[in-house]
Amino acid sequence: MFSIASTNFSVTLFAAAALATLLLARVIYQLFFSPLSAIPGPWYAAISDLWILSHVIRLQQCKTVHELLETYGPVVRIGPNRVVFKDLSTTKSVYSVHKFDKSVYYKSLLTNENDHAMTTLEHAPHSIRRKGYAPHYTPNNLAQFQPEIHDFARDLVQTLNSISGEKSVDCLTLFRQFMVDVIVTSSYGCRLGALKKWALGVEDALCTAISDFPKRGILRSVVPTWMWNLVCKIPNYRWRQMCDSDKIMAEFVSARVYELRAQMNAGKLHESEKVPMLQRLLKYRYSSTGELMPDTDIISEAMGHMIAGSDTTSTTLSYFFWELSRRPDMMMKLRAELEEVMHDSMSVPDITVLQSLPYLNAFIKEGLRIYGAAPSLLERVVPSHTSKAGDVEPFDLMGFALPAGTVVSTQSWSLSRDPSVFPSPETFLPERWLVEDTSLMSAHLLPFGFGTRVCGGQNLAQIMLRVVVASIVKNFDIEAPTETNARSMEMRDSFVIFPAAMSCLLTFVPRNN
Ligand code: HEM
Repeated sequence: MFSIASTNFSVTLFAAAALATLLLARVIYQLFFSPLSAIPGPWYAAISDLWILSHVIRLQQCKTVHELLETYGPVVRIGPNRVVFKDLSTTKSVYSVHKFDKSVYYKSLLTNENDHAMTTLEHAPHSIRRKGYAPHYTPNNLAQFQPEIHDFARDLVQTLNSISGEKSVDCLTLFRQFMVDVIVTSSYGCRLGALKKWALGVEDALCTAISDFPKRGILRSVVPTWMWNLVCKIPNYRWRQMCDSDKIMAEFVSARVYELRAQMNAGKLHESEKVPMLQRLLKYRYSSTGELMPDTDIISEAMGHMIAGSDTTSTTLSYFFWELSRRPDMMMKLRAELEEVMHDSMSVPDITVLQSLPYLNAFIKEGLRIYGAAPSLLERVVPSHTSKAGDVEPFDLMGFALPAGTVVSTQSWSLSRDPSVFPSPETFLPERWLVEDTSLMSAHLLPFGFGTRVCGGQNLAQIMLRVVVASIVKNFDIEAPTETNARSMEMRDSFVIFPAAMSCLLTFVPRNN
């Protein structure tokens, strides 16, 4: 009896010792023998991904990485296989010249269990996809949708007028509804009426699904499939709605695809200058196969754009107005400029006029510098490269040799807070953009990413930021209730940023009151 117990004890002890030796060997390898061991960074980050993961879970990755770059210099190892950098020419090299593929992180953003442009990791298939949707977002094409965009801006002002400054509204929700209306109209050629529903207190299932989708994505990526299928059965309405957010969006988009296809087949769609994105995709042929883009790809692509375009723009707008609620000086300067071009407060000038206003442009740039909605690490993977002599060569990243498979990235959060480029980087100062030569600052301002994977909808975002700022500033004074303060608005990040309180309550008081 005694000897069996003692044998069990010895086996356990041996297993524990073997495990400890293995772990120790791994730690020693990561610290001293890994090809990345020469790269500066905290030792605890080099031995395991758990440390950086803990900051991801705390929704503080951007700030943590920023502090590391400030402490250790422009290249830092943040995990056994992860390296971050802050350097413009390396940014060009990784994202534009060498066009590294994306890391698997992006797969957590799949829609309808399928790829869209943002989640297509490899360069070649991505480029085929991008060609399908890119013509939709050219400035000339977007200009066709200005009448609708101006209608929505009028709806926004009227909705806020009807509240008459009597209660505060959550800007994240307000601007999401607004952006979903804009994207649905320009992508599918129909009107959703999400903003009007919000004004009436009626929930819009599509908007709720768009807002739920990122939370679903995070959960889906950490929970194994069998457990996910189980937890989705929990009989709670709100929970089920979150679990089904992908399905709800897919059903909405599929219905539009089938409607439009039926109209096309019946010869009811006439050639016109204004073509919704979906109509383009339905006619698009993949250059690799010559085949029409399959419905599943069209559906996931269009879903991807709704997700990529709505919460990003609404978060940045919310932070803009929070900033304006504290800065009457900026409010006055914006108004003075708008008075010259916007004689009727319900009528937004043409985008070319808004784009010519120096202070408005400076405000938008400064706003994107501090409150760009996706300032996080944009992960790419070092490809394997063989020299002419047939040797496998590492990638030279600022003097460090990185083997194939290393995950490298930079973040616009840090580039746009470089004190040598932006003195007092945490100060919101539109005037910094009103100097003659802004080229160095502009090169460091990358809120939409860089290179071949740069934001596909950035032109639309730039239009919407100007249209909404002009409409609101012209018509309202903005006040922050006590619950909206520096603490509640502190930025958290999970690829995109959001306020710590998960809401941004502001009061819009009509100016004629
Ligand atoms: C302030 C608003 C916005 C910000 C800050 C923003 C930021 C970004 C960033 C940083 C990326 C690059 C991600 C990467 O390299 O991994 C991206 C990609 C993308 N964004 Fe935006 N975005 C905004 C608005 C929009 C809008 C309005 C749309 C369209 C309705 C849109 C559609 C897309 C698409 C389709 C991609 C994937 C591009 C591709 O890989 O081909 N975004 N966005």
